[in-house]
Parts: sequence; structure tokens; C-alpha cells
Amino acid sequence: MEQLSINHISKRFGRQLVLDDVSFTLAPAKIYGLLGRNGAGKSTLLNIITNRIFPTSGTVKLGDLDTNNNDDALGKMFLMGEANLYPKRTSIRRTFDLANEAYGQFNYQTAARQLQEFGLDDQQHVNDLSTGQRTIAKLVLALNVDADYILMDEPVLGLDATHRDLFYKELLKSYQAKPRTFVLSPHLIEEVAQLVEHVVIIDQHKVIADDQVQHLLDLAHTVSGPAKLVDEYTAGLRVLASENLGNIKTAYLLDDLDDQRVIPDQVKLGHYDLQHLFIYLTSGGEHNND
Ligand SMILES: Nc1ncnc2c1ncn2[C@@H]1O[C@H](COP(=O)(O)OP(=O)(O)OP(=O)(O)O)[C@@H](O)[C@H]1O
Repeated sequence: MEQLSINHISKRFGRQLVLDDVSFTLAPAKIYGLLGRNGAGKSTLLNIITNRIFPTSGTVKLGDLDTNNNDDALGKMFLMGEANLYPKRTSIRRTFDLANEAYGQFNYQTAARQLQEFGLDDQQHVNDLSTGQRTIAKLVLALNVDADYILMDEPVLGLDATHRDLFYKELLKSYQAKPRTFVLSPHLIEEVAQLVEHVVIIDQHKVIADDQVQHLLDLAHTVSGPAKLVDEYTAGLRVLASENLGNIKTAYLLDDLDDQRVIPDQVKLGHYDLQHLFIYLTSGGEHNND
């Protein structure tokens, strides 16, 4: 398996710049999160990676080969999209057959078990399903298609909590049985924090973070205590946001805490989670209530 590189991708729709010089790489056999606020350009990027739409500039390469109109490379990638592209009265089974024709080696056995666990029948028509059921049909398809890179746009759209839980478990099982790269572009960030190894965050059209989740969480510190002491302690550090409650201040940092720094008795250190890190990184200072 070769790595997939996204190189200096920019995309304009008319006068609107949606992606501005976006670059990152996706390594084989790893689970990624592609995160961004509504309208950040995630779907656009996933569509560009899989050659459904074209960038204004930049390239996507699998190994050394440009994927543009390259059937071999495109045959190694599968996009589970939002749009429902199937004709009316297409059964779930038919979508499996189409994937089998296009990619080969569709895993019918696991797909049948998963459909049963999710309470669907492969003779049901995709267009007759509820929003959540349609997502399930697409997920089961995506989990069983034979591709090295599986891109899932809004993977849990409309799924209830039980089905989301089942999907996360099935994704891990599928990954363990056959390691390949998954890119999830979800809005329920905290739910995928355990699953995803690496995140790419897009904001204001650009990549603002491209890092291992654990590394980011190690840097995500809270510092709270009397405002003056917190300000002194955090001077020179990267403070993403802060909150004041009376004289007590909490600062949310994304930085290493130098062991040499003396922590005043009244100041407490802690950690915060990936979802809050995402919020503070992408809210452009909206969360400072100083
Ligand atoms: N075909 C198109 N023509 C014009 N503008 C488009 C087109 N497709 C997307 N856009 C615009 O590009 C921007 C990014 O859209 P995109 O769907 O990629 O965002 P997203 O990050 O997937 O958002 P969400 O999380 O809300 O699904 C939006 O402002 C959208 O209106």
C-alpha cells in the first residue's frame, strides 16, 4: 500500500475560495479524522481526492502517481458520500453487486451479518429507507468494499446512539481484520476520539492542525486559579481560549508545559478533550470571555 498525498490543493467555486493550499498525507492502514466546521470544505476535499470534482490547482498522488483520471489509483479509493446517486428502486444487495463489479472481492458474508445486526434486509430499496437506515446501508457497503482508502463523509448521519456504537465497533473489527486507511469526517468528535489516530483540521480554508490525536491531547492543558497567577503562569504559552468566573480564570492551552515552571499552590493543571480542542482552535477567539 502506498501513501496518498494531497498537494497544495486549492478550490474555488466562482469567486468563493473553499480550499486554500491544502496539503497533508494519508498513510496506509491508519484511521484519520478530517475535521472542520460546517462549510469548511471537507466534502469538497473528499470529492477532489476521489476525482469526483477537480481542484482549481494542486494534485493528489498515490505513491508517485497522479490520481487524476488514473483508474488503477482510483480503484484503490472508495468514497461513502452524502449524495444518493443510485437510481430509484435500487436494492441494498444491488449496491453491493455494483461495488463488487467495480472493486472486486466485496465481502458479502460480513455485509450480511452487519445488515442483520443493524436490522436491515438486503432486498430493501435504498430510496425507501429512513435517513439513518440509508446511512447504515452506505456504511455496510463502505466497510466491505475492497479498497485501500475508505473515505466516509458524515459517517453517522442520522444514526441513533445504539447504531453509532455498533458502527464504531464494526469499524474497528473491520480494521483489525484487514488494516487499511479510513478517513472519517464526523461532527460528533468526542465519539470518534478513541477511534481516530490522527486528525487533520480545516478552518478558514486551510489546514490548521495535522497531528496524532494523542500528541494533541498531551498538549491540551487547562490552567485554572486566581486570574493574576494564571496569567503569570501562562505567559509566553499558546493559550487558545480562557474563561473567567469571578476572580477564577481557566486558560485552555495547546502547548508543552515546561517542567521548570513553578506551579503556584493555588493554580491547578488539568486536561481537556478533543472536541473542546476543536472548538477552541476553530472558533477564532469567540471563546475568550476576558
Ligand atoms: N458545487 C458547488 N458549487 C458552489 N459552491 C459549493 C459547491 N459545493 C460546495 N460549495 C460551497 O463550498 C463550501 C464548502 O462546502 P463543503 O460541502 O465542502 O463543506 P463541509 O465542510 O463538508 O460542510 P458540512 O460539515 O456542513 O457538511 C460551502 O460554502 C459550500 O456552499
